[in-house]
Amino acid sequence: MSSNGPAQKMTARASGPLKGRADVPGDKSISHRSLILGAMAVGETRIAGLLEGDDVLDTAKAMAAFGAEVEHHGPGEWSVRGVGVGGFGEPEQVIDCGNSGTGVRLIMGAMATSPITATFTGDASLRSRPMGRITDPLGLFGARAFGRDGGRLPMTIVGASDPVPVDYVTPMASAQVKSAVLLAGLNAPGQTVVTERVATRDHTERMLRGFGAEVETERTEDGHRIVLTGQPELKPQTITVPRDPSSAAFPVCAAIVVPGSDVLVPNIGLNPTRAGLFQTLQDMGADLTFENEREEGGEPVADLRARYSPDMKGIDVPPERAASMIDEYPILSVVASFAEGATVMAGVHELRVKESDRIDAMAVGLRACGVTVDETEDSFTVHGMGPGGVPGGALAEARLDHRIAMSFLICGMAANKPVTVDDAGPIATSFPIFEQLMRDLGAQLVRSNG
Ligand SMILES: O=C(O)C1=C[C@@H](OP(=O)(O)O)[C@@H](O)[C@H](O)C1
Ligand SMILES: C=C(OP(=O)(O)O)C(=O)O
Repeated sequence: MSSNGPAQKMTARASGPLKGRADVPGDKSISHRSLILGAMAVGETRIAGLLEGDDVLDTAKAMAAFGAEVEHHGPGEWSVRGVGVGGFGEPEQVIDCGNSGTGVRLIMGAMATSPITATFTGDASLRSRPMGRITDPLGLFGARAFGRDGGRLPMTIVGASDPVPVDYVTPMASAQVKSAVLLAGLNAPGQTVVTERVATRDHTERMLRGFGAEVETERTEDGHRIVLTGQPELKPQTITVPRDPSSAAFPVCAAIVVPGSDVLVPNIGLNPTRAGLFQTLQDMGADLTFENEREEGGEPVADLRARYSPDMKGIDVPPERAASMIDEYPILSVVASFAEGATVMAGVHELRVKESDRIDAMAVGLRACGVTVDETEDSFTVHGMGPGGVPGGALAEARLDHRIAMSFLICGMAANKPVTVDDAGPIATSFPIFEQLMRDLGAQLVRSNG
């Protein structure tokens, strides 16, 4: 959605210390799932703290197109009156998921075992991303997919009229693939099994249980096995969405690299399948503390406090941690630029098929900022220049990628010269209040046009 407007150039320059409290928006992964599972339940699900970013708003529209009653009651307050598992109606229009891989892939899963047909599209970024990873397992349920070459959008899915359950091993670490299979399995009779070698974010499993589905998980020799019993009646829920750790990463990392900063980021979801960045920052020597640790709505939550950290050291980030911080590598590579020594990020090939090729986007932009980086197909190494050592002074391409845009703006807040991103528009997909929130902390952000 955001990508259709004119480019919004934005520049970040060094400011005084960043100080105060940063109330980041609701978790994007949990927001999508709240709407989709709400639409598959019987009765009214109430949601508080929904992320009102473009990605999630596109999912809300899609759920209405499949027949759910979706209502907005006030900031973050939504309700969804669901149609039940197998109750989706056929949309009359093409479903436009904008910039959102999660949205399109989970919705394809949710509709693939109903006897309906739907056509999906998205912006230029989403239209370039691979969908075969979803349509391969959906085919095993009996669904058929007709897309562009290479399994790209626009794509039509003809749902299975007589779905069979599936036993599937995910070929890549992907919560989107796992979730698409589980959502499809909801309307297949019997047990659908998904095995993943590396555990990815488990919001779908947790939330399915919350909605009353039978979901068993166990560790096996092959990894992590999830067994879902099909055709449950999902019960509507009252959901409070925790705040997004992937959004919290930006003010946290900004505080770590901007001299004198001290920022509190309250109520952050710290599900262990999402918290890899914070562990990594601590391993590098960041002054990061978790306060008031507690559990809310089945998810661990804490207040994060981040202070300027001039003694950061580069590390080898364990590849097995990749799934738990997959969206955080762009901002980690900025922090790594201000550390002493090399930070090696291995096992990260999935970054090449996100909203942009994130290894290439960060490598090109960081080099333009004067940082030495090396890349292979599957790894990314940043040679840190120490605090105060990053020249900056670059124009970085956002490539329709919110995380790339925010990462380079944070870089500009601590570099010696300002950093400009060619289009900050995509930030609205996941963090629509980023600009105001960072300004309130004291950051200097200037729009050059748009
Ligand atoms: O399931 C989800 O909500 C997500 C899964 C991840 O994608 P992959 O499944 O492609 O790793 C992540 O990058 C994305 O931002 C959100
Ligand atoms: C990869 C991301 O999102 P999606 O796959 O949903 O587009 C992200 O938010 O960093």
